[in-house]
Amino acid sequence: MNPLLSIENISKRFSSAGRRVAALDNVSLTIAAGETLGLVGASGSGKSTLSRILLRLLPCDAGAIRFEGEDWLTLRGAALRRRRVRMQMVFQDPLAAFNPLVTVGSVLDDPLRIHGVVSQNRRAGEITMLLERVGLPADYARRPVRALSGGQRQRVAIARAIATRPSLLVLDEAVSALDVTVRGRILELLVELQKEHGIACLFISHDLAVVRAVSHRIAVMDGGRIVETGPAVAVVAAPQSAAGRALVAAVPRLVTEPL
Ligand SMILES: Nc1ncnc2c1ncn2[C@@H]1O[C@H](COP(=O)(O)OP(=O)(O)OP(=O)(O)O)[C@@H](O)[C@H]1O
Repeated sequence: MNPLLSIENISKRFSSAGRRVAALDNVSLTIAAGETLGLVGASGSGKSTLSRILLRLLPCDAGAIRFEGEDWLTLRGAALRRRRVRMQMVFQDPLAAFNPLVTVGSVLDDPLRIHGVVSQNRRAGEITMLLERVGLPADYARRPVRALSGGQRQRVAIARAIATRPSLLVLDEAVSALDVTVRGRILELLVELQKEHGIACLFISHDLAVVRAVSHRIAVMDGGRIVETGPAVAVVAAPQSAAGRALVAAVPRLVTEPL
């Protein structure tokens, strides 16, 4: 069976202060329908460049991407807008950029209306259902975004991302700004959504402990390359690359041996 997403030999260079930086060097990876792939790597390894290329926010120099059977990087205009709803993103605190007076209801209503997900008379009911799915009471629809905590804002961001019924969520440092307990609850929510709705995820983080909690497979990036890919358990238990070993060593031990 063809993968949902296949990234093939993507390369990207930047010129900065007279120097050429190879941000991505022949990066290839695949994600199956319903699978969570964790993409982990130190700062500057190229993770965000890859997610920006995938989301069509940045052009690449070479390579191809196939998504849901289509040549993703050649889609333009109306065809791209139509297909884009199937790949949604959640960044670190995306709602921080919204006007703080905007209500949760209107944040969720926008994608439903713009993409005609449900008919007008069913939109209020759909908003209630989206809130319920991310563990928020229906009356949150009337609250201004400003009145929410960081964790609640990220729940609304996830609800907004799943409103268009995507087959792939790209989460780039989506829980990095949250405190540990809230982060754990959001990770649980993502795993639940994934199990219930079969949404595939590309879960990007510099934190291997976070990636391990949600991923089926993990890909390790270093210096713009994928240096290791494997089942999450195997990569964490016995990393094969130097970058993988460094990331494992950086995870605080939960259980320490008594002296
Ligand atoms: N717009 C740009 N202009 C010049 N260089 C850039 C630009 N964007 C990224 N880079 C460089 O490309 C490399 C990869 O950066 P990228 O942001 O993709 O890494 P990252 O793994 O996401 O890091 P972080 O976790 O810190 O966000 C780095 O060397 C970075 O300095």
